[in-house]
Amino acid sequence: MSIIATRGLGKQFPGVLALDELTIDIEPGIVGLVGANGAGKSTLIKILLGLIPPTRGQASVLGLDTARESLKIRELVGYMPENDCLPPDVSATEFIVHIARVSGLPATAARERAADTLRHVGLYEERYRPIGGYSTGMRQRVKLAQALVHDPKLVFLDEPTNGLDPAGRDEMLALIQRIGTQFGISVLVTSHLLGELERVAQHLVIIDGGRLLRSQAVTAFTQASGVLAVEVDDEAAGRDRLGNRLAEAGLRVHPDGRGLLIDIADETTYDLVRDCVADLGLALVRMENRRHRIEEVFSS
Ligand SMILES: Nc1ncnc2c1ncn2[C@@H]1O[C@H](COP(=O)(O)OP(=O)(O)OP(=O)(O)O)[C@@H](O)[C@H]1O
Repeated sequence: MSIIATRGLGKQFPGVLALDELTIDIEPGIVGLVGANGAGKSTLIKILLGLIPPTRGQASVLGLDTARESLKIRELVGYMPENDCLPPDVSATEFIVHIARVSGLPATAARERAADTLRHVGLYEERYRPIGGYSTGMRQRVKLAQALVHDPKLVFLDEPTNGLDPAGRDEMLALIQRIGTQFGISVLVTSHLLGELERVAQHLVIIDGGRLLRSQAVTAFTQASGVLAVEVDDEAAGRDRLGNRLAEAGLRVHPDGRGLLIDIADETTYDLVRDCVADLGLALVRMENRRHRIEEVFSS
């Protein structure tokens, strides 16, 4: 069953068409929603939560219609908004317990659940200090915890890596992966960086100017671009001799650092490389299928 389905979804703000004829079907798992700033990602999430109505079309989340069943959707879905929306004067524990209570948990269960959730997102002793003194990374974790505390089936994470340094980004991406795999919660996560979600998402939806550019499995983005990375000993001289020989044999070859990148024409490419290496008396150091990064697929 699709966890998210939209049909001809459109959203017109005064002077801006934020979403245009968007039709997507998304299966359970970790899904990346990618688009430049202003592409319409937050608008889509707000429509899916029933926070704003679409101008055209329909949408459903977990089989529930966003126009008629938005309260039920919000019971089952967690939402980490893009903007900073945390109260500075209370501690993370107080805030998350409050959110758990608002979600309907009794006092004791809310306290236990809040402690567990804060531990899962990596907040420990600091959870007793007021949020106002937190770093950006800690604030993002509190926002994530409030999205998870009511044990949702699905979470919408809007730009969770925004403002984080490279190490913070990696930690947040690892956390998202754990939510999807270990906790079995489906995730829709947005980013304006095409390459960022490649590692954690199983499926990517790419939108541009409110329109759908692509919606497909991450593996499908790179499948058709088979490239063989080959390295032989004898450094540049060996590389160039092999490159020339393979080019004469009709393969497309590009030097790449100490090795070569060879476009895989068909199954015979592997044998041809092996035979040429042997004929030239070179030793093979590395031969592996290299998948193009998604950014490369798009730039080409
Ligand atoms: N309430 C609103 N009123 C008018 N225009 C809006 C409103 N909300 C969003 N927009 C416009 O709709 C377009 C899509 O905005 P949206 O916030 O969905 O983009 P986004 O992909 O989430 O980008 P960002 O990450 O920068 O928020 C933008 O041009 C934005 O200025």
